[in-house]
Amino acid sequence: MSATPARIDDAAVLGSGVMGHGIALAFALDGHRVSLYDVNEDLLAESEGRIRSVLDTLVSAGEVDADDADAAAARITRTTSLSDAVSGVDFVTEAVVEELDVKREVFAELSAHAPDDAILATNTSGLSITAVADATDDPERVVGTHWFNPPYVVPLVEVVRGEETADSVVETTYDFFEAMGKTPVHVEKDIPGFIGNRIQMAMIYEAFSLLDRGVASAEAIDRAVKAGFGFRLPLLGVFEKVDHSGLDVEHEVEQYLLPELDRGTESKDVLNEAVENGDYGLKTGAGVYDWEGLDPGEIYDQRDEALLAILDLYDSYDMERTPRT
Ligand SMILES: NC(=O)c1ccc[n+]([C@@H]2O[C@H](COP(=O)([O-])OP(=O)(O)OC[C@H]3O[C@@H](n4cnc5c(N)ncnc54)[C@H](O)[C@@H]3O)[C@@H](O)[C@H]2O)c1
Repeated sequence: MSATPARIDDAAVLGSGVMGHGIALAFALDGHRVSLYDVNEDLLAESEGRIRSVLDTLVSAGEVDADDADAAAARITRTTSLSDAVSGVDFVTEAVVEELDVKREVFAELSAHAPDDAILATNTSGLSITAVADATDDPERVVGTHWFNPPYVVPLVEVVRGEETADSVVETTYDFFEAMGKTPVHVEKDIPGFIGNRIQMAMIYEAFSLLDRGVASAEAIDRAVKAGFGFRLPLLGVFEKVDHSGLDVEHEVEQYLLPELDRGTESKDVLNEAVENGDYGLKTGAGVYDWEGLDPGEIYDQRDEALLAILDLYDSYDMERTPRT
């Protein structure tokens, strides 16, 4: 494998959708020049307005001052040429659609055009990093970097080691995110869904199961999550929580509750039917809830404003106070 870059200056982001434009913004806010690439010229152009709107929210929340916001916007250039996008960059993040064949095609092209020492990261939600890396000539420099939406706010980035990823690539990537003020975590095994999406999926599936069985309304289920165990999650995570409540209690509850949980391997009717009807959620005006007539852009901005207030609390919280295992 070629050397890992000594430092990461310039970055490219492939795909300018929900995650791509947000990741590009996170890099630009950290002072990096970013070239943003998409095959769809209209979506690429639209990303400019979306980034401006996010920057306005960051400025009005006092997170970024107006000059820095303008400077960050100016660091992002846009192109529909992959070879132009990756020319001279140190770090590439792929955020195109979640289809293995498309990602492999993009990585095969990257292999031909990216500088030999550039780190090639995929923001897949849970596809195999190893399978994506195999499409390149140099799988050692491919790493998973799984961000959470909105990426310029949510601290976590999972740094996922593929079977052939070089140690230096994992370390440089982890250090890059840490220096950027994100909260990286190592995922040592390339398993579908990594950490975050496996745990989150267990929750989402059980919630759809409860909804499907008429146990409670969607509103009641969301209320129970937000006001109950979800309220504690940023503070305690999972294992601190069980240590607080007692492993004896956890063990007792598991004996009668585990057999009751929904272990299905197929999506629930309520989800299947919504998808068949084209009700994809906020972006189509209907999903589990009715969003008709509401402006998604405004709702995303309101969400970001509230998440930024949570971020301030999170940043003031000492993560290292947790006893070590
Ligand atoms: N949405 C989330 O909350 C989230 C969170 C974490 C990870 N992810 C992952 O991030 C990736 C992107 O997701 P998204 O939600 O931003 O999707 P999206 O549909 O909003 O954006 C995908 C973009 O990729 C572009 N694209 C498609 N094929 C391309 C190609 N061959 N070359 C260049 N661009 C191409 C599309 O034009 C579109 O702009 C996926 O792998 C997804 O699983 C999504």
